[in-house]
Amino acid sequence: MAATWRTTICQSNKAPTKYPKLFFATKLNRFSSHFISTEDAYGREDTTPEKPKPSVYRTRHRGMEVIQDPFTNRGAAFTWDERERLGIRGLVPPKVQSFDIQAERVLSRVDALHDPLNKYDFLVSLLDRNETLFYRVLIDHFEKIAPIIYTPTVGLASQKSQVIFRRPRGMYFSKYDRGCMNTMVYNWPQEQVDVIVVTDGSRILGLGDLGANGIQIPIGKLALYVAGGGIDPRRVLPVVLDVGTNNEALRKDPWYLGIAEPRITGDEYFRFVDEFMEAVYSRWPQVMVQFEDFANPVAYPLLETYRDKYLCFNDDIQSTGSIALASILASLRLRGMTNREICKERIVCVGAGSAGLGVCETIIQCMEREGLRSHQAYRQFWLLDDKGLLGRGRVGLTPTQARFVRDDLPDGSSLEEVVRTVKPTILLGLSGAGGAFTEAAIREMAKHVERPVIFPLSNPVDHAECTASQAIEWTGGRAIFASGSPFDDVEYQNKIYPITQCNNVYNFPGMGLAVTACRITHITDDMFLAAARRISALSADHHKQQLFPPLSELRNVSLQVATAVAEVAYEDGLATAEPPRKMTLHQYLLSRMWQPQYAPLVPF
Ligand SMILES: O=C([O-])CC(=O)C(=O)O
Ligand SMILES: [Mg+2]
Repeated sequence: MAATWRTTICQSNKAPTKYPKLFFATKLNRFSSHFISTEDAYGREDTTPEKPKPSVYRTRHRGMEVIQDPFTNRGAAFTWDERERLGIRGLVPPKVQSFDIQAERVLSRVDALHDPLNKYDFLVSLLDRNETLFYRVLIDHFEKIAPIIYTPTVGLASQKSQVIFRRPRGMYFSKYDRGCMNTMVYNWPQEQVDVIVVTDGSRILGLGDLGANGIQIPIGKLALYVAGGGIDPRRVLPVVLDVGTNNEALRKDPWYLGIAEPRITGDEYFRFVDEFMEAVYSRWPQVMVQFEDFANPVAYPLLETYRDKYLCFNDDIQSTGSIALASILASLRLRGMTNREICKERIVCVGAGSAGLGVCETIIQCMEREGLRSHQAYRQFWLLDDKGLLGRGRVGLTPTQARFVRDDLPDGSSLEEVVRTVKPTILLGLSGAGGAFTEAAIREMAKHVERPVIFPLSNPVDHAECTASQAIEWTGGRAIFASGSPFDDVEYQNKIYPITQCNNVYNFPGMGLAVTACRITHITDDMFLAAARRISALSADHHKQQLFPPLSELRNVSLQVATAVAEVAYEDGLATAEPPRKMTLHQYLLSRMWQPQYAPLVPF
């Protein structure tokens, strides 16, 4: 077929816009039967729930524009049809390379690079050139690629953002943009945005204040929304709110790309965020906003201010809480216990910032559902920050922290002292303080429980409270272990211990899928609880010795999470889209997942 009409064009020797009428009509007719034109300002397909999946991709671009747009570019894989009709004959190498070979080539380049930052740089530049190929490789080789574009390498990329900068991605709102945000949002080229991930850079992973460099985190998270949750890559927007930085080294760095001034605080800060939220929702009333890596003093107030007003959630508080709960529920199964027995766990948590509090509050919600009164549930927790146990007499606590204050041990007690007295069954690390789980503390814990549950959840790897091999070794191989960043499997006394990653990536992509596909209007704690229960059940079914399925199964896990979330949303009257009658919810969500495929690219 291709050969025949290639000849036709060669003979006609005309620019694509002047194709012979007959030919043009024939080609378009071939597509028009299953194509509904719902293009955005760029002539790109819109895929709202009620529309069939696009079987072609239409573009207004011609010639070099097609190659320069990462959504339409296919590198050496443009078919002859596309080369002729879009005016790119001669602009790409003559051989039509297959998608498979392209992916193989990308992977071999990644393997040939040794420095993680170089791998990151290579992959982000691929994302800038050819989104479809980038996502194909990410999805097919998730366990290899995710640690490069996500934790741990994204942490390094954030620290070095000013050094590796090539071209902007996402939007920056700085303190000098106050009063202009309502118009600025229209500078973003996409008509539709489904998901925004926003940070103010104040607590990037466990690395502290990285100011505007924090943009790398929303970029990484949104890549996982696409890869894991099947969110359309044209409809995601990474954002950094640059309100200054208190990181002096960055402020002094002449290459730093953000505002080199101290952060604005207090009312001034909250008014700034307010202007941003209003601007975003005035342009995209249905967008979901994920707050990411905001320092604790502002993370909770922002969530409380906006959770009922807008479609939003805080990833570090709510998704990390949900996935940590899922790990605990899965660990109960591994220990031969039921979900109800979560109420008996004695939980020591090192870290009392947004992630630590979010995790503990989520576990408390679950304990309440399983029958404990609120005050009884709080009694099962001992929280420590950099000053030790949160005990009576401690000053300067936020209202959420104050709920966890203990009076059975002195304020400031060390981890070892707490472990000796409390004999915890679960040890959580959300402190960002690498090595905070000392050998003495873990050995002490292992004296009192058969299967100590040890979850150092801080990111990136250097900031984990202990390593996988330490936990396995110090407990004589009895630990049930999961970490926030990936660790290699551990060999101990001739046995291999597979290591589970307990990261919120199991959670947020599925949330995004449910929200966008079912047009959910508000995100509730019950949705995160349902997600946790579903994830923990998956692990028991398929991977008896591991807490969760491997990350290579993320798309399926996300689909399960989305189904669990959507079920709650429909039950609670918070979902407004009606899936087609002939489909189950699961089938509908699956049908809504974007796939990295080269659908035929045709001109308008
Ligand atoms: O980004 C991650 O790997 C998980 C996360 O939200 C954090 O550590 O802040
Ligand atoms: Mg985070």
